Amino acid sequence: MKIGIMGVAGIMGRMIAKQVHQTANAALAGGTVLPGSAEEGIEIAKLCGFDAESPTTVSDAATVFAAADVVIDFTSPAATVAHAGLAAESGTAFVVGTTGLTAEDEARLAEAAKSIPLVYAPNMSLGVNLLFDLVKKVSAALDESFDIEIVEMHHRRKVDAPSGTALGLGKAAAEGRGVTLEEKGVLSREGVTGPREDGQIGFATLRGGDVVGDHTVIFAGPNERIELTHKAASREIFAAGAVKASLWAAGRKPGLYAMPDVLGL
Ligand SMILES: NC(=O)C1=CN([C@@H]2O[C@H](COP(=O)(O)OP(=O)(O)OC[C@H]3O[C@@H](n4cnc5c(N)ncnc54)[C@H](OP(=O)(O)O)[C@@H]3O)[C@@H](O)[C@H]2O)C=CC1
Ligand SMILES: O=C(O)C1=N[C@H](C(=O)O)C[C@H](O)C1
Repeated sequence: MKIGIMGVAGIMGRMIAKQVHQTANAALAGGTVLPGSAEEGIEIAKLCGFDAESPTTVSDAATVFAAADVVIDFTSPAATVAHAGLAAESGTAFVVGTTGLTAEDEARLAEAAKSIPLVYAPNMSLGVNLLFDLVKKVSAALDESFDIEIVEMHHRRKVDAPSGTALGLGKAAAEGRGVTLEEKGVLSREGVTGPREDGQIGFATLRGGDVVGDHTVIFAGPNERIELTHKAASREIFAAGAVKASLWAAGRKPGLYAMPDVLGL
């Protein structure tokens, strides 16, 4: 399986390239960096710190799509949307881990997924995908006397908030209650907010240091509290999930898929 990587010089891009190298039946088809980047024209193995023959990085994404059976993208929302168009044009399976996409961006992915298999997941780890299901179940079992709050912490470089995973947990909690996050979500609070309204799903975002990714969903009720937590200890869980998703997606019929499809959850 020939796998291309958009944004191969990024933190996740490098880990994914290493993971592809370590995966049986997978080979690197190519990897992109931004035009004019200092990392352009460098051998991917050298860039990512492993020893193997590998293609050099390019800034022309179309050449990577042409060479790949499947392309993985952990870049930025604008780049991911543009790459989804290239994936559809070239008929290449596409795996998206980028977070911070707007509803309009997501509609563009759904459009591309009419002609290609496209896996879109804010978190590629097994643990978080199990957590989505647990949160939905707990939320369905409890009534509005339990206030739902979602707390996440990430490294100081992270550019979007709340995290894609936190928003996914919020959606799961809302689904469990038969409401939508658009109706009930409170993404941040400051000032004189007044008392908490029944049924809200609140979020709190922490940023600092090198935290890989911590998420807790709190169900705070009268005289008791349930807290469901996932802590990522290494980005390897995301890279492994992304490669698993790409092997699963290549050759599949067109459609918009999520990690539970890949993991059979
Ligand atoms: N779904 C999941 O499981 C996970 C998702 N993520 C998400 O993945 C994304 C990336 O995270 P991370 O690796 O930490 O961030 P980085 O900033 O380290 O990596 C992003 C890379 O993409 C590059 N890039 C941006 N636009 C383009 C483009 N058009 N062509 C080629 N390269 C491009 C950036 O280049 P430059 O630096 O030059 O701008 C950078 O090297 C984020 O949205 C993050 O939230 C992260 C971990 C897990
Ligand atoms: O930017 C990150 O690092 C991460 N982003 C994802 C998100 O926004 O949920 C997943 C993971 O928590 C790491």
